[in-house]
Amino acid sequence: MLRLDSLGQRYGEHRVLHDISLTVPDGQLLCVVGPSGCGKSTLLRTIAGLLPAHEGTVSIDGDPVVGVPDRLAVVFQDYGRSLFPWLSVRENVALPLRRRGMARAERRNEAERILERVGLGGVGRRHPWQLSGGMQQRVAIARALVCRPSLLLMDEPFGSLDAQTREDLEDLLLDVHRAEGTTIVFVTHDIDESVYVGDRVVVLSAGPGSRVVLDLPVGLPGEREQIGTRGLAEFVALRAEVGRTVRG
Ligand SMILES: Nc1ncnc2c1ncn2[C@@H]1O[C@H](COP(=O)(O)OP(=O)(O)OP(=O)(O)O)[C@@H](O)[C@H]1O
Repeated sequence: MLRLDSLGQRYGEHRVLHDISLTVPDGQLLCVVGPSGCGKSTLLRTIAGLLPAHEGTVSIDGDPVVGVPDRLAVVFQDYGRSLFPWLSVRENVALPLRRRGMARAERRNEAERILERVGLGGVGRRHPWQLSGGMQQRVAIARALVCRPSLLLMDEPFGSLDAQTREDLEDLLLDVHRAEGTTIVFVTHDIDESVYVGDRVVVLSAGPGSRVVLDLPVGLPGEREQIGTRGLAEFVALRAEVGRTVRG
C-alpha cells in the first residue's frame, strides 16, 4: 500500500537518507527506529508529502505522493502545540470533518464516537488546557483518526509522557489499530516500545546518508500485554537484536 523506492533525501548539501526501499502492506504497524538525527522525522515528512523526495519515489496505492495525500493523518510528539487551546476538545477533534463539509450534528456525533474510542467520553466540552498531557495526546490521536485515515504517521507520539501514561497509550494504539486496521508508520527512539507495538521494526543507520540496516518482523504471539509480553523470551531476543543494530 505504501511503497518507498530508492528514496533519497537531503537538506542542501547535507545528505540525510539514502536508497531507502520499503513496502508497507495495508494494515501493518511499522516502527522506525535509529540513532538521534539519522533522519526518522525527515522520512515521515517525505512520506507525508511535506518534503518532495530528492531521489526515488514514495507511492500510496500505486500513486506517487506529490503534496499531502488526502487520507493521511499525522500525530506529533508535541501535543501541546498541535491542539487549538481556544477550541473545545470536541471542536478540535471535529475540525478535519468541518473541512470536509460534514454537517454539524454529524460532526458532533463522529467526534464523540472517536473520543469514546480513545477513552475520553464525557470530556468533549472541556478545553485542551484543562486536560493532562496524556489526555491531550489522546485528543490528538482522536483528531487524527476521526477522518478514518488509510495511513497514520506518528512521530515520537509518546516521547514526552511519563512511563505509565506511555504504556496506557501504547495499549490504546494497539486497540485502535486492531479495531480500525489503519496502516501506521510509528517513529520512536524507544527500542522496547518499537518491539511492543510493532508488527515490524525497521532500523535506520546513523547518518549522513542513513539506510535501512535491519528489517525485522515481530512475530509476538496474540494480544500484547505490558508485563507479560515484555517478559517473553522472544520479546527479549527481538529487543536485543534491534538494540545491537541501533548501537551499530
Ligand atoms: N529543515 C531542516 N533543514 C536542514 N537540516 C535539517 C532540517 N531538519 C532536519 N535536519 C537535519 O537532518 C538530519 C536528520 O534530522 P531528523 O530530524 O530527520 O532526524 P531524527 O532521526 O528524526 O532525529 P531525532 O531522533 O533526534 O528526532 C539531522 O542532521 C538534522 O540536523
